[in-house]
Amino acid sequence: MTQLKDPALLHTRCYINGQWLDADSGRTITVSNPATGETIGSVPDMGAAEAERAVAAAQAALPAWRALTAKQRSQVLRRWFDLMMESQEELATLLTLEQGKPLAESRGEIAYGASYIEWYAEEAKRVYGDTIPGPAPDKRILVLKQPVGVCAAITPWNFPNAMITRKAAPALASGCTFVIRPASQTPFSALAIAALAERAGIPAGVFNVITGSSREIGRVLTESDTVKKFSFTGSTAVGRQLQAQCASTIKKTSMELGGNAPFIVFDDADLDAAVSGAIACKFRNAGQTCVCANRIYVQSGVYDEFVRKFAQAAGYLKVGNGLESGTECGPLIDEAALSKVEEHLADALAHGGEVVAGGARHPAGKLFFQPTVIRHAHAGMKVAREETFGPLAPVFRFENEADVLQQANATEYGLAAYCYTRSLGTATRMMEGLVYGMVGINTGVISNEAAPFGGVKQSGIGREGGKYGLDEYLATKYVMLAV
Ligand SMILES: O=CCCC(=O)O
Repeated sequence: MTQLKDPALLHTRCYINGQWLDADSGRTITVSNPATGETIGSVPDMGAAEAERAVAAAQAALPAWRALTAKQRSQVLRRWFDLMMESQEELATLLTLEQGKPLAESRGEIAYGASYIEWYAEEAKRVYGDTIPGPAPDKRILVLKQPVGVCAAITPWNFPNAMITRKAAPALASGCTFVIRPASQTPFSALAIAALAERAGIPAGVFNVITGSSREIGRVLTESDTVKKFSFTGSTAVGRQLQAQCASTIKKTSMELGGNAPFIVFDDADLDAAVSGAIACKFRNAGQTCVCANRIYVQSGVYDEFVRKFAQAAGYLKVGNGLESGTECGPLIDEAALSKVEEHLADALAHGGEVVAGGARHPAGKLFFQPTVIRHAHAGMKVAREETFGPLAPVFRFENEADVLQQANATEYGLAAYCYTRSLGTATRMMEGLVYGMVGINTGVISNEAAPFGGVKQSGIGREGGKYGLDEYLATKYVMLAV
């Protein structure tokens, strides 16, 4: 790990109750760089016992943290944000080493992740309740917003920083304490966030990071009666299982799950803007983003021109190790992710699809795949039904609004959708008709800390970001006051 200027940000132990700890068993998990296959280091392989202790630490820390004034919590969070931005370069390097995304994207993710801490540091001071006219002259109705208590989360490898901060920041801002189990592929970013939390003066037990067995730790975090709120970002299949486990204690949950985003281009769209929007939306993080375009629908009148320009732009993307300057597309996270891309590609070709860019593994390394574009995509292909989560872009043809709306909504997912058109009428009908939690009109980039991120249908429950994200960590109490 010679690349880090601040080696103290590289922690190989978990952070529980303000202490850096090994697993009881002494077992560890090896973490490797997906671009090179080289070992970066190892982290503790903890289980149920350590998870119970992390939850107990969060519970013990709760009364004092909750009792701080909103302004005091806000100041601590603001320090955490400042420290994160001061360490942006180191954190980005660490992120690229363990996750693979290009360094420029990692820098962007650190700023994006930190922006949630900044936003909620400010919002901590605006946890407003209500007063409501009472039903009688001597009655008043008060509505209080109080922290739900101990919160826990499981986060994915595709955004090792931002998926943690956008849960932890609103939790801590509202007066809750927090236990996070990051993905085993990308634990170092989480531990670095903990190191900065410690430096910022976040008290012991308020923010805890535990690495190890997803099954054992996940069971404790979802079934513990002490944990009052559980938040997960990951696949719909795993989210369904965790949601079922949370049912045993009727826990408050947020689930940010899979997507199958349609990206729609109408005949009247600014075609160059649509092409660059589609490139950004499809190929960022090598297509491994829950809001990445999965199905690109282009109207007949511009289909051929769009495909030509889009394929050309995809072909120009520089594939390679994310630490090398100019890299635009890094590796996939593991062999299973690569195999899924190959499976979807083979299925599309078997059903009449035609490769117009890429179409094979990339020589940069074992986990690299060429940015790939297929034309003549149709509803009978796996790419129409399943999230590929890789650099494969199928382009479908459509004739009119009703046709594309029907195709775009024909999925159990409902996370993000995109539409390019110059017509206000079309834009309005699409933003209202797309059954999705988030819609981008004439943009392929929608993520922002001030906005409510989340899905409908089997893409999830709850919202992260903005004022909506704070509510997820608050309990509403109503008081009938007789005076
Ligand atoms: O993959 C999930 C999160 C993506 C984002 O916040 O832009």
